[in-house]
Amino acid sequence: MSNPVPPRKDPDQPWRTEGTPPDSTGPPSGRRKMPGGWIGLVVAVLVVFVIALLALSFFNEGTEPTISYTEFSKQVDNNNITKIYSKGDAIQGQLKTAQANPDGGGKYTKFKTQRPSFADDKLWQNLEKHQVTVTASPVVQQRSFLSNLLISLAPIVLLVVLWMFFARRLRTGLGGPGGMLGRKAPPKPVELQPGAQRTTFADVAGIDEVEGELNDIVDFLKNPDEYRKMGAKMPRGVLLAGAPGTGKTLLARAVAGEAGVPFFSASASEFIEMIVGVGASRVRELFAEARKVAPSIIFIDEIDTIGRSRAGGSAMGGHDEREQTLNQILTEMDGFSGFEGVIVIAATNRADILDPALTRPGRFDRIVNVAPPDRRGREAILRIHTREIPLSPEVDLAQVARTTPGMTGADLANLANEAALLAVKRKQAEVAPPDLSEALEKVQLGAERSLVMPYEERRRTAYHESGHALLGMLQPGADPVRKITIVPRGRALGVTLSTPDTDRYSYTEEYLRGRIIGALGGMAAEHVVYGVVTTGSENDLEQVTNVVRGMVARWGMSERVGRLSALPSDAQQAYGLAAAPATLDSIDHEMRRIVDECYEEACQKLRDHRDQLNALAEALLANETLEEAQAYRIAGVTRVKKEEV
Ligand SMILES: Nc1ncnc2c1ncn2[C@@H]1O[C@H](COP(=O)(O)OP(=O)(O)OP(=O)(O)O)[C@@H](O)[C@H]1O
Ligand SMILES: [Zn+2]
Repeated sequence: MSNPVPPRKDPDQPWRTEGTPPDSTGPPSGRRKMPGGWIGLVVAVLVVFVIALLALSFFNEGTEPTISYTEFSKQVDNNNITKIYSKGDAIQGQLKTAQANPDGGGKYTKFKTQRPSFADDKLWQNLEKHQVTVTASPVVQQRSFLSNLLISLAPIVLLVVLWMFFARRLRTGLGGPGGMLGRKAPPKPVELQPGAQRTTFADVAGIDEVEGELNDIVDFLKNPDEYRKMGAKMPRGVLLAGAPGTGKTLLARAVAGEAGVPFFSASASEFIEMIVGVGASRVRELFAEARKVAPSIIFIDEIDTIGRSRAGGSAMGGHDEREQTLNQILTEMDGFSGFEGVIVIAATNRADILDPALTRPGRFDRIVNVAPPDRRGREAILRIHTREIPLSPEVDLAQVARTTPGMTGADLANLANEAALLAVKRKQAEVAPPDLSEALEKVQLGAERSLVMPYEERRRTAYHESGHALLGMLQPGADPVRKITIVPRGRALGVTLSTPDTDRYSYTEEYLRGRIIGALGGMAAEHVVYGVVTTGSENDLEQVTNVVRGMVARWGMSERVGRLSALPSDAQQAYGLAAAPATLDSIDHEMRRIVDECYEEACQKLRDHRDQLNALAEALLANETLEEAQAYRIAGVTRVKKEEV
């Protein structure tokens, strides 16, 4: 489930700069697919249309004029009628000789008329007397009833078809089950983890403090009676907050596994179905199931999709549906007496935007932060995920842990798996260090792409990456450059990877400026060497913008904007806090000033060290990839290593 390390946006993450391929500047891909349902809709409309036309044609009784019944009787008496056709009291007929239409409009031979129901003339005898051919068909009313029915049904049919069509589209649009309306998703699976495959705390590493916090919940679930006797109430809900891949789902599973209780799992986004009421009823079902087998655990992933602060508004789902679902969860939790033994564990990576109603006492009143692991934690996680993988004796997991700051449990699990895949591909009996370093490369930089690039383009990429790398090396206190490559990877034409020697927890202003300078290094190199810039710096500029926005508007690093959290966070916005226009102007001004200064400095440094820049670019063109030591040697920069704590 884990994803390769996403492009780093957050300054807490390892730093990597990359060129962007030309295709990324085009219009956004991934357009919504045209649903095949449109064809169905068009067909349905056509069918209804044809039915209506047919029904109407039943009534279409030709273009002959309608004459009065008096006029008709007169023509019968005049012996001027050849034949008539009757349908109940409606009569169509033909004259022997044309007559002037008494109602005007020229002469007529064909006509129609209506026999009044109260007429008690001797029409039939009269017609017989004048030898008129009479044809009759069953009473008109029967037919007109049918056609009437069809016609009156048509709009209803049309509405039903439209309704079904839209309901279906909305469902599939949300990634819900694309079934017909009204079909409920199957109830959430009850996971009675069988003893052998139970997830326990032994499967979780690197987050011991979190395990500690969850321990008393395990204890409660194991012996609810003891707690009951003491009248002690347990927390009803625990909120696990942390970045994606830090092991929140794993932890919830492990709590259930340790306590040996059933585990119900649902993702909050599955509740939201656009059709108001469905989410709430699913929540009801889920809680009812869990109560039946209590003590048990309900795990709700991505709680922020329904638990966003109500004031903040949402991009997902109908507002009503979201709110109803959330209310239902809160109602169910309020309904707990505290002795029922159902504990709700929710997970989010946006704890900051949650509705305060969720975190009120008696609800998710215990918030546990799950942080990415430190060096020792990473080593322990690697051990867990290589339990089943034969490792060659040369593999040093401590060393791997040292080179992976910022990586989460999911990243590390992915790394171990990639290394094992490589070893299999190479028909080795064990995973060796080169497999691990190659897997790391793939996880950190993205998979290699086989693009054949023209020489000029490669040369430009070499200068771009060398610009990043050289400035990274020259900047005092910057994260060391680990690898430079001009092999296209993922979306990038080339990558320069920098990671810190040890875990970093906070950043100085100087360090952040260094980062901006390094990130602008690619563009600056193109500017200095070629005099023009390309589209290859899109991603770099994105990172620069993120860092500088933080400096100015979040971390109080600009005198002019001051020590304000000037750009409100989502949570602050929910309370109606927004920056004044004048503040926004200052923020904009300061962001530009800092970036301009950094760009100037980047260009100047590259001009001053042009020989080193050339040397790096040449080496990259020749070798495609440079490792840390090689790169520092070629650039002639001495690497100062930070001491491990
Ligand atoms: N602390 C850890 N110890 C061992 N393995 C871990 C740890 N953290 C993550 N993993 C591995 O990563 C996988 C994914 O983690 P998990 O799904 O629990 O993350 P998550 O925080 O729930 O992510 P998301 O927010 O994306 O749902 C786990 O199945 C496990 O293999
Ligand atoms: Zn770049």
